[in-house]
Amino acid sequence: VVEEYSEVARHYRIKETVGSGGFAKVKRAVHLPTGEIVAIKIMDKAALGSDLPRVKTEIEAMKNLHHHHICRLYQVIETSRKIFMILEYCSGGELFDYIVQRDRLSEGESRTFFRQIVSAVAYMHNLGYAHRDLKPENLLIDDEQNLKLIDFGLCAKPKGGMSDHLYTCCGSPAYAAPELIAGKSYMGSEADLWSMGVLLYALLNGFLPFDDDNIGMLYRKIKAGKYDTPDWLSPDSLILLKQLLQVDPKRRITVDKLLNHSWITNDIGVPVEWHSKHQMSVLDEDVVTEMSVHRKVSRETMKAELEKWNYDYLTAAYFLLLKKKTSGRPVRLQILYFYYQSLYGPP
Ligand SMILES: Cn1cc(Br)cc1C(=O)Nc1[nH]nc2c1CN(C(=O)N[C@H](CN1CCCC1)c1ccccc1)C21CC1
Repeated sequence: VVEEYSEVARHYRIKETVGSGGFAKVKRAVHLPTGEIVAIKIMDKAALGSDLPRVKTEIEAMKNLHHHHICRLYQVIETSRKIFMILEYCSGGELFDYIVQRDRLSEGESRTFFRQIVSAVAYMHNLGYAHRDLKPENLLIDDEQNLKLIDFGLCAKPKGGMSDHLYTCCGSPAYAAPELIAGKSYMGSEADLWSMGVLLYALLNGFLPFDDDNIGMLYRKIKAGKYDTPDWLSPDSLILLKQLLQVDPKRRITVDKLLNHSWITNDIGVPVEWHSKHQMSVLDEDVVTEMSVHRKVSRETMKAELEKWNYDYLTAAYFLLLKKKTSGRPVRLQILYFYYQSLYGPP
């Protein structure tokens, strides 16, 4: 087992499990060179079986998605038997649990969260990606109450761009669009907007618009597109829900129309900003300095190495040092002594 974890153990101190799903589990860990907390998604290749392509899909998508409301991928380690994805850690857990604990959210809090979801989805759609599994379980809360979108195993980047139709039926039934469960060809972006309608309904009400223990009944309810409208919903909320939960995908609102929708800008006044705050093309000078000094190579050599974006320990160190800098912590790599101390405990 040590062999399996050797590459990971060299740079990370693995802590407790924070989540376990079908073919994977997620553990909290410390990135030893920076001291930053990360999440490590561990998958057993044999157990993955036919699901292995989903993991490759997720990894390739996350390598291209750099956004403050999308969970960041730092490093990928593949051994003979396992795949380790080193990801951003969110200490607030899933939005799903947050809603359940509060019964339902106020319109103001729903708006704050929904704007962040719109920002992430607008960014994805403008890059040509559809998520296809939007639900509160796939939205994590970080230590600054920001939402981070996760689980890109089902996302699609149609070859012919966002106008291309998709066929594979996927995602969670309660959040699936009518055209998707009807088995017709559908547009990933349009299906995402439906799921966002179900998500907004769940935020505002604390329960789902379409629900039934019998899958056949559930599908009938989704295709009918009829849902309860509790009296705490404001007229503006009802208008937006109606525009999102449109059974006809061609009449459904698009994410670009959402950016400055009156419900979205209400009380806030400004449209949703979807562009990424992270500039990948320009390397941060302070981080390059710290890393080139620490590894005793020239800045040019370090820059050339970093610009390969191998998602190896250099990529992880770069992103985590940058995260330290943006969080106002010192841009320092642990010097070897402290490094081994954190590795083997105090002398
Ligand atoms: C639940 N929780 C409580 C605290 Br405190 C922190 C967390 C927590 O999960 N934090 C966290 N930070 N970063 C991550 C996580 C969880 N996490 C996840 O990727 N979590 C997903 C959750 N999916 C939602 C529907 C099915 C599974 C997961 C995927 C496969 C196996 C287990 C979990 C990442 C790695 C991106």
